[in-house]
Amino acid sequence: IRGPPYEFIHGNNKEAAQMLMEASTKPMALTHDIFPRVMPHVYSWINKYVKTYLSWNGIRAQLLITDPELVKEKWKSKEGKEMEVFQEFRLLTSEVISRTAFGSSYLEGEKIFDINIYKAKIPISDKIAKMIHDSVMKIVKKRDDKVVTGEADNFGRDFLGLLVNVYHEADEKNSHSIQDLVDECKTFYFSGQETVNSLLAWATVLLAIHSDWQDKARAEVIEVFDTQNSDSEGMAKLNTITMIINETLRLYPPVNGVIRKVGKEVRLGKLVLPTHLEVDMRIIALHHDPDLWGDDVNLFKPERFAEGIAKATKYNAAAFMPFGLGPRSCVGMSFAITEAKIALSMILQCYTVIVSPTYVHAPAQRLTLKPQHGIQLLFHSLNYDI
Ligand code: HEM
Repeated sequence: IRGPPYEFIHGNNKEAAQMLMEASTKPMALTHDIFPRVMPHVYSWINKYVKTYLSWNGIRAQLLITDPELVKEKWKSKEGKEMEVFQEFRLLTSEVISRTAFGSSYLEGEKIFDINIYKAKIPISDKIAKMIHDSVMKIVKKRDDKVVTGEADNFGRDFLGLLVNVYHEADEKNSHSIQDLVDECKTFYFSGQETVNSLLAWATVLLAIHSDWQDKARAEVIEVFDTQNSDSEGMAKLNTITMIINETLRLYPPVNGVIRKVGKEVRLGKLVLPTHLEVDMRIIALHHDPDLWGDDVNLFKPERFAEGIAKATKYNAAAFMPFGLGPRSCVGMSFAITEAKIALSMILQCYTVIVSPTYVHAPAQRLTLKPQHGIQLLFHSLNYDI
């Protein structure tokens, strides 16, 4: 908890978890300044859209199956050579979110948000802000033009199409500026790309280190899909992969914590928090608390999740919250998990993965949890003709 005079009050994680549960029931008192919902009334639709359409059809149809270039073909040329996977996954996740949410292709040069927000050091410079603004405007205009010329009868069925629609239909009560639209696009892009990038990179290095789990996961993928492309029915059967994803999210939560500002005095747990205080809830601290997880808290043990999250957390919802908690929790959760399952399945079908001797383990909090020196791995083809 921070606030004038910026003292830190240390409590234990159980208290923090309790406060967090309470905080999620008092959204009016706590405000969300990092990612304000600029166009709040679109969120119910986003929820539905992301959770259903995008989570399966969007990614599968638009990306991985139709475009083997992204992983299978592309990585073939790097076989046996050291590969820095954090950067590879950056390209993959940028492409996924660009195509599914914005109908554009990252790799084909429409790099709408092609800035590294970490390098750019928030707050971003005026020049970068203008670049983003101009790129979004360009694709919005393209969609407008198509409707005006009769080439299309709507602004598009993806996330951007929805926003453009809301922007045009807004009445006096719900009016939005083009800047609002750009801001929503930024939120969606960064929360959708950086996070999955982090999850995939940490999951892959953990599989490379723990070859027993890599073998188990591969056996499962081959049993479910053989060497074929994944499908929605099979996705639900990937129990080992799900356990591995959960354990990765526990040890290396891409989003380390959530921050709220106290908008109105509120009681949380034993504390009465005055207005303007900042509450910083460290997800990573909860995920690494031996009181919540046991003495082996720092070990990679996917079997913790063998019987689901509720059992693993002993029914304490705040002990495992990689996607946040309560009304502002992640709208892209199932999108992210589906994307990760597809990508990991494909990798396991094609390659064995081992850690390169040059890899230095150095996770660092840079907005999301990133490897400071990258993740260098070696991929050896399994020689299936996929
Ligand atoms: C492993 C991947 C992901 C992780 C760990 C993650 C984590 C989170 C967390 C912890 C929050 C809550 C932040 C808070 O309470 O302050 C959040 C919110 C959000 N996430 Fe994700 N996220 C992931 C993937 C995605 C994806 C793929 C998308 C979009 C396609 C997305 C879109 C959003 C949005 C729009 C919000 C804000 C929701 C709101 O304002 O109510 N996230 N995410």
